[in-house]
Amino acid sequence: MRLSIIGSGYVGTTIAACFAEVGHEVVNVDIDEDVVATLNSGESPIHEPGLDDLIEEHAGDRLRATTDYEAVLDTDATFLALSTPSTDDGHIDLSIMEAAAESLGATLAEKDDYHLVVTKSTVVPTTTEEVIAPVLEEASGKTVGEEFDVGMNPEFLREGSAVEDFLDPDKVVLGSHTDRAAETLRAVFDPLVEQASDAAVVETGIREAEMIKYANNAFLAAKISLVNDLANICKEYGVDSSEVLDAIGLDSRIGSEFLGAGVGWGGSCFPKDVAAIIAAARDVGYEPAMLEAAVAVNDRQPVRMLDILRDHVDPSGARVAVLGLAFKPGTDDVRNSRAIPLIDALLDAGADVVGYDPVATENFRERFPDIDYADSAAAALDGADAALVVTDWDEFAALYDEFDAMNDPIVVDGRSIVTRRDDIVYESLV
Ligand SMILES: NC(=O)c1ccc[n+]([C@@H]2O[C@H](COP(=O)([O-])OP(=O)(O)OC[C@H]3O[C@@H](n4cnc5c(N)ncnc54)[C@H](O)[C@@H]3O)[C@@H](O)[C@H]2O)c1
Ligand SMILES: O=c1ccn([C@@H]2O[C@H](COP(=O)(O)OP(=O)(O)O[C@H]3O[C@H](CO)[C@@H](O)[C@H](O)[C@H]3O)[C@@H](O)[C@H]2O)c(=O)[nH]1
Repeated sequence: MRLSIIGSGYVGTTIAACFAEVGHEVVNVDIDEDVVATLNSGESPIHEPGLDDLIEEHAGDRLRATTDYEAVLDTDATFLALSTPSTDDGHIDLSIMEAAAESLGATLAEKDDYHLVVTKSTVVPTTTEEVIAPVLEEASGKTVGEEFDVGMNPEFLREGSAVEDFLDPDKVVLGSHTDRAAETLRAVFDPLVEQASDAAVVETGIREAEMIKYANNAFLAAKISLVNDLANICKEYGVDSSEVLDAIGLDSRIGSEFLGAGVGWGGSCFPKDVAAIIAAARDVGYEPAMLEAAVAVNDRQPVRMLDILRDHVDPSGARVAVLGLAFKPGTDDVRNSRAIPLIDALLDAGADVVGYDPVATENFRERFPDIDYADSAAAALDGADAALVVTDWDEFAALYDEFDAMNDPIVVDGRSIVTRRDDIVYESLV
């Protein structure tokens, strides 16, 4: 099939390359000329394992990029993979989606045959039908359900394993309201599902598809917060939380994944999506107490980490190495990284901060241009008074002798990853 993907960020680029990999002809439309040029030169605009290889293989053949929406006219279906950030009060900000839908609608006015527009972005229930569809109708002069359809296909890939997650998903959720839209969506995903190891296909309504995405993310974020609550209790009682969590994970009703206790969840999705569904719930008069608690626990974890640091050293004037700036290992994405509240608090306390990350330094520098950055973990630790481990990059697990270059080593480990040494002050957050 011929597919157009509007937005070529973390999701748009990944799904475009993967759709090309399973045999579709794909065009990415993005307003960012640099992103388009990078893709057309056969390179990935983002750091994501396996993505470079796919783009190198398919660019110029089944995959191309453009800033021109007209490219949509030669395709059968369009996926909207645009950012849906938060407003200051946590509500979903749909302005980017609406602007793209308007450009798309204006282009679809020129299309003679049927088209399907699929929301791939994470949007609160009713957005596709009540916000996106009317914008498309107004701009195209066409009617949804007649000349074109809308659908919703939430994305569950994780950064750092995006290609693998997309090509081999647990489930594919297809939200639609007409037989024609359902058939088109099936035709898009059939080749992917056929090559995946065991992907369930869930066919559902549009607002159900929208809500499944929030329920998925809210559940996972709340699971981590519950784990952090329990691990904090363990720490207070001198109980080894990893043994407790490993044991509860053996109960198949609980499961062993997403039991990683520590400094909490960050990233481009969990914080904004939990905030958006809380705000959406309040809009209809419902107070989601569990989700509010999940956020409260998450906000407290970096504060607890600094309290532990203060038990050993006064941050004022101390040189503090922050190991890990990406929100999780395997990505250069720093959106809502736990390093951000930690470094803000360290700077407020008068600390001299040096950051290190294997791949995310340049992105982090845009947010914190004035702290020091080191080229390696060893260089960050050299002469530091304390170290905070924020991201669970594998290379931090291998650190050992490097701590000897610190002044009286104090290590506070937010991800319980560093090999514990008895001859230095080592504190795990949980
Ligand atoms: N990042 C993830 O891991 C992930 C996973 C699942 C779902 N999601 C959801 O997918 C959506 C996209 O997230 P992302 O992380 O890929 O966003 P992103 O910010 O990385 O990418 C968005 C892209 O859209 C482009 N863009 C902006 N306005 C445009 C316009 N009018 N026309 C064309 N292009 C335009 C930007 O230049 C950018 O390249 C969000 O709703 C997010 O919640 C993200
Ligand atoms: O046991 C765990 C697992 C994760 N995290 C943290 O949780 C955050 C999110 O991690 P992860 O879910 O692995 O990465 P994301 O790329 O943010 O993926 C989430 O958000 C995406 C965007 O919506 C969804 O598509 C994915 O299914 C969902 O896992 C990170 O800060 C992790 O450090 C923990 O603290 N403990």
